[in-house]
Amino acid sequence: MSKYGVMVMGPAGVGKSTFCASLITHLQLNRRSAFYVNLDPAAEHFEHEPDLDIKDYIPLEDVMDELKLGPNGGLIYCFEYLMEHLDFFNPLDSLTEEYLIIFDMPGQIELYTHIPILPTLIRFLTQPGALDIRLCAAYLLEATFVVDRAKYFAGTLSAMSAMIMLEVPHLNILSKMDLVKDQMRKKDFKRFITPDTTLLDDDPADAARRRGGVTVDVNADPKDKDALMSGNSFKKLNTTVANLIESFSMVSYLKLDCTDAESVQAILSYIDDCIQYHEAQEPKELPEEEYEDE
Ligand SMILES: Nc1nc2c(ncn2[C@@H]2O[C@H](COP(=O)(O)OP(=O)(O)OP(=O)(O)O)[C@@H](O)[C@H]2O)c(=O)[nH]1
Ligand SMILES: [Mg+2]
Repeated sequence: MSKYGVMVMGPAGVGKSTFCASLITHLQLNRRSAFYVNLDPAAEHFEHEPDLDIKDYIPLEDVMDELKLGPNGGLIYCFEYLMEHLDFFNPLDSLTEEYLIIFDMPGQIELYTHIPILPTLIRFLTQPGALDIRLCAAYLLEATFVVDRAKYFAGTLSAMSAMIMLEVPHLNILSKMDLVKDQMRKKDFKRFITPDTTLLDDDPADAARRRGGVTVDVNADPKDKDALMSGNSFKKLNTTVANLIESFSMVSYLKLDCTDAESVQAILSYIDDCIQYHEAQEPKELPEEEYEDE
């Protein structure tokens, strides 16, 4: 029996856990079953209690205390430990195809870029004959990044890197759209849905840095961030990154505003399509009183 799931990923603070919570609320309102797996050993507050929690298995604080590791080293240790104790995922075994399994990931960027733990975990979760989860990745990036093109392209590069590394159906999502809605017209925002190099031509953050009066970076003090980030080398770097992203032509974004139920529903529809959730569902009978209502 197939299972269905979404892995919510992205850099720190982009709204992953908030999106998971909105998704669960939305599923519950629509009488769908969700199974919430927290894989962030540093997470503290939850709107919905996780059904399965890495913190109950290996608390980050204990790892940091006992092994004298910092938060990032501790997190990597927790994941390495998890990979050696995959029985943690046993409770997923009994889930039926009705459930949407939601994995809430930590925000440490190294997990998505160069450490091979996630590809191994995903192979385990999706392996036919074992858990066999039809999984898609939802990679979040904050919509406010578009104001600074360097941030926007760096974020897009991390999304692309995750896409290439994980090899599962992948949705890229600009989160916190409510924060840019008032500052940017819909028409202007359209340009950011598919990244291309022309976006570098009118970077307001670059203009602001230039207004600060620093334009040459050749002898810039490495500690002077403004000088480094307004110089020609920085421009060249951004142009190269933008060209690389454009040449791969893999990334385009969906928009998410967690404060708007329609927006959450739209993203859920994309997730359902990606994993072909509806194709496996048995038609459900409505309770009698609902027939009468209808
Ligand atoms: N305005 C706005 N704020 C949001 C939205 N989603 C999340 N936030 C806020 O962004 C902050 C971080 O949200 P989280 O959901 O904890 O982000 P996260 O990606 O899970 O963070 P880490 O797990 O620490 O990487 C919180 O203060 C949220 O209230 C959104 O759609 N709109
Ligand atoms: Mg979180």
